[in-house]
Amino acid sequence: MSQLDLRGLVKRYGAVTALGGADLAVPGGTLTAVLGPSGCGKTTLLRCVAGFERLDAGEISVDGRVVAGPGTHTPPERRHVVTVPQEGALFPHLSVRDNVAYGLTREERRSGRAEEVLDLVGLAGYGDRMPHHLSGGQQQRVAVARALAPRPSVILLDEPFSALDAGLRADLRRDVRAALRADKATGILVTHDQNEALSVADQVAVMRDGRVLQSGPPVELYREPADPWVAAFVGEAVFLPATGLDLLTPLGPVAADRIPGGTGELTVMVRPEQIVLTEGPGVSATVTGHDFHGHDATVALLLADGTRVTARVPGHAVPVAAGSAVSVRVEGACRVWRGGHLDR
Ligand SMILES: Nc1ncnc2c1ncn2[C@@H]1O[C@H](COP(=O)(O)OP(=O)(O)OP(=O)(O)O)[C@@H](O)[C@H]1O
Repeated sequence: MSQLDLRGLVKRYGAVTALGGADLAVPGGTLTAVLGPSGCGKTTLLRCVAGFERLDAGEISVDGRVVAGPGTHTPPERRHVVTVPQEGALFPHLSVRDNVAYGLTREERRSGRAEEVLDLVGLAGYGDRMPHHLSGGQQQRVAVARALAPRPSVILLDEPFSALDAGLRADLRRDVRAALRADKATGILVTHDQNEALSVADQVAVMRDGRVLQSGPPVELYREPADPWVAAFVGEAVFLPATGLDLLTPLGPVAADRIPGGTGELTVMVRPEQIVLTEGPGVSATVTGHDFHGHDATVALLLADGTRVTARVPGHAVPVAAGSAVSVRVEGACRVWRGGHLDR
């Protein structure tokens, strides 16, 4: 049984259907990142789990207990679910320790739980400080410590790193992930950031139009997206037509773990990093430009048949002068669907 089970959640605001039958299961002690375009229902999903919104249909169970469903709506304070908002929302007049200990029983306070969770988020020794003496990143750490302190059944993180700059964000998400893991907490993280979702979560759920299209471990989602839309949403994707059992594409024959049955055109999805510039045998291509990103670079290629594709190569492999003739081939297994790629 999962720690959090969402079944067929429907939530409407007048004529707008914010959730149109969303399903998701979050196993205990794991973090699920919910990813999706603006307006797909991520915040509504969190608000329904927290109990701030009433469902129109569906059922939510926390720890095996139905907290929302037909005839049931457990109020937020009785769900054992806490939310960490985008910006910490700490009490400004309370010290860091008192902020963290706010919801704890006298016994829990005496047991040193506040110090324990401050230590987990990397703020040991900060208990006596006031919130306005902390940086934005430190305030978010306090907010996470405060959420962990009462050992809730589920922690909801609503874009908790979005107000921070990139470097700080990477450090904080790694530390928050470690803190949740050390405390065996169960969480949902809403994010717009594909890299964040793939790097931090045990499971990624991709939402679109109020439904969860696919959920699974990050590697599975990236390598085996359910459909071309998910493929393009969780990373960059090159779609190519393919023919025959050897999956002949404009980039040459490619490998696949599975070719769907049936008839009709085949579409292959290749990740740009699978397209390798080689001195060995391959398909002839002309470099038309590149974008250098430091650790890697994207190289725009024009193939002999007029197809344009983008390869991702290590940063040390560029510059490759525009106009250069190169050979390319595809490495690793590709994803294949039935249907023409141009109608995607
Ligand atoms: N209180 C409300 N009243 C009316 N419509 C709402 C309300 N809250 C959300 N919506 C609508 O429901 C849909 C889903 O909104 P939601 O905020 O859950 O999306 P989101 O995925 O969190 O978006 P974002 O990534 O932009 O925060 C949107 O069309 C939104 O306009």
